[in-house]
Amino acid sequence: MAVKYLKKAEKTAATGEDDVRAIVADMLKDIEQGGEETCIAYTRKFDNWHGDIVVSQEDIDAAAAKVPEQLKKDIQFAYERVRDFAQAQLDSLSEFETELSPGLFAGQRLIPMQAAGCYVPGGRYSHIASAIMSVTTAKVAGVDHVIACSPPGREGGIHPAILYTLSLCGADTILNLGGVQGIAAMAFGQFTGHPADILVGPGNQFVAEAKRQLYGRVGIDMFAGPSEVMVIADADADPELVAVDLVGQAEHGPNTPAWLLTDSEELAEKVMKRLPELIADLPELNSKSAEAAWRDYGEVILVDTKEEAVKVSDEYASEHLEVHAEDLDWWLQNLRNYGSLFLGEETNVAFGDKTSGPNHILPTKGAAKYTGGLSAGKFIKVVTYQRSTKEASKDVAQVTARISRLEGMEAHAKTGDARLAKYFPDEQFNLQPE
Ligand SMILES: NC(=O)C1=CN([C@@H]2O[C@H](COP(=O)(O)OP(=O)(O)OC[C@H]3O[C@@H](n4cnc5c(N)ncnc54)[C@H](O)[C@@H]3O)[C@@H](O)[C@H]2O)C=CC1
Ligand SMILES: O=C(O)[C@@H](O)CS(=O)(=O)O
Ligand SMILES: [Zn+2]
Repeated sequence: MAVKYLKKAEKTAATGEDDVRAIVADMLKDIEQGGEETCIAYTRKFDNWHGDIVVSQEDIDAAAAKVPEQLKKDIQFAYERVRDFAQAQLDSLSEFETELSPGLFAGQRLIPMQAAGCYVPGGRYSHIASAIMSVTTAKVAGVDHVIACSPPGREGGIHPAILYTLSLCGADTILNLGGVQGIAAMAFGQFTGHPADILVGPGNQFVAEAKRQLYGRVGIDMFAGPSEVMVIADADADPELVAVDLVGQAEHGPNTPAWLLTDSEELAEKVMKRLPELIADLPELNSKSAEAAWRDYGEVILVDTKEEAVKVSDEYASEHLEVHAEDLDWWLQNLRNYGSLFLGEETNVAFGDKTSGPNHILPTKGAAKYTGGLSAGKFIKVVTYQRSTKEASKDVAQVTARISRLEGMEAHAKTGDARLAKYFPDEQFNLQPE
């Protein structure tokens, strides 16, 4: 059957993209030309912050004193899991050297970047967990200098729990900066003297777009914009948990897509009935965000078979993908495009967002078709090297000379000729392509 939409979204992740691109381009140009003063002016404008940009050790100590003991233990719990998973991912990468033909050796090295800029969102909510996800992973990877920034303005600057977390996870410099100005400052080395080699971390549409526009001048982790979820649920799924998890995503902001994909119309109807009730029950800010998100971006998609579900899901390439269905191994084997997969109702996106270990900085807007989420590997350059004996260079030099000549690259060819003449002066070689 054709895929049937019981609810189709009015808006998509691309809605409003052109406006955001223009705003961000102007701001980046302005900040690069105007320097730190312009960056400060934007901080005043958007976050009403008039204090210091670089956070001092006294500020960090004062923040730590404000964080309750239970929260400190909880942050430690999450930190340890994220750190250990990042370390396991790092350990799965390896350096090697191989002998491609006798005497010709080639190898791979893993070299951490020198400076990373970690954006920690803080406009709507205080994203403690994002601080853990980026800074910890950069440090596990071995980055020398980790800069972190987050929007100031609450309780005199960055939220105390975020500051405490950034420090615990190993941030070397912390900046009271949010939005495009935070991203720009880290890319240009403002306030630190350490221009970032890579910018990582999630953020709203302005933050994600600023990273996208700077890509090439600096590395970026991926396009990690407004959060998304797809829940695949079969007839036996618990409609209450499906609805709770969809709302758990929708509260992120008014532009947060939440999609239900199911082969059961009965389950779909139950979830659609329950969702507005759950949304109405939230605190006002959260409720407003979730209501708009579900109204404008929410979708309910009906399919006949598991194979159809996989096809639709792979097309959406959702940042988060939950499966509440029988035969979880089948889904694990067959699903292809997602940032992170949550198998079974016993775990869910919020567990991954806050605590369980795999990184929550994940690709959005279809980027999961070509990349996974943040991992230690994103901070590491996989580089290669080679060396050769004189004897092994004999074949390589001849082939290089002939291929280069065919391509019309005479100077390349001569680098082969010169070595053959030096190492094998008594031998004749055919160095022409025909
Ligand atoms: N993809 C992922 O892995 C994750 C995504 N997220 C997403 O991060 C986002 C966080 O968003 P926010 O709460 O807004 O915090 P944010 O820190 O990303 O953005 C706040 C900043 O936006 C700037 N800003 C606000 N309005 C602006 C305007 N009109 N023009 C230019 N700049 C402006 C301000 O400078 C402010 O400091 C959410 O969309 C959430 O879904 C959060 C965690 C993980
Ligand atoms: O997209 C994400 O991973 C976010 O949902 C993470 S958090 O809930 O904002 O911590
Ligand atoms: Zn979340």
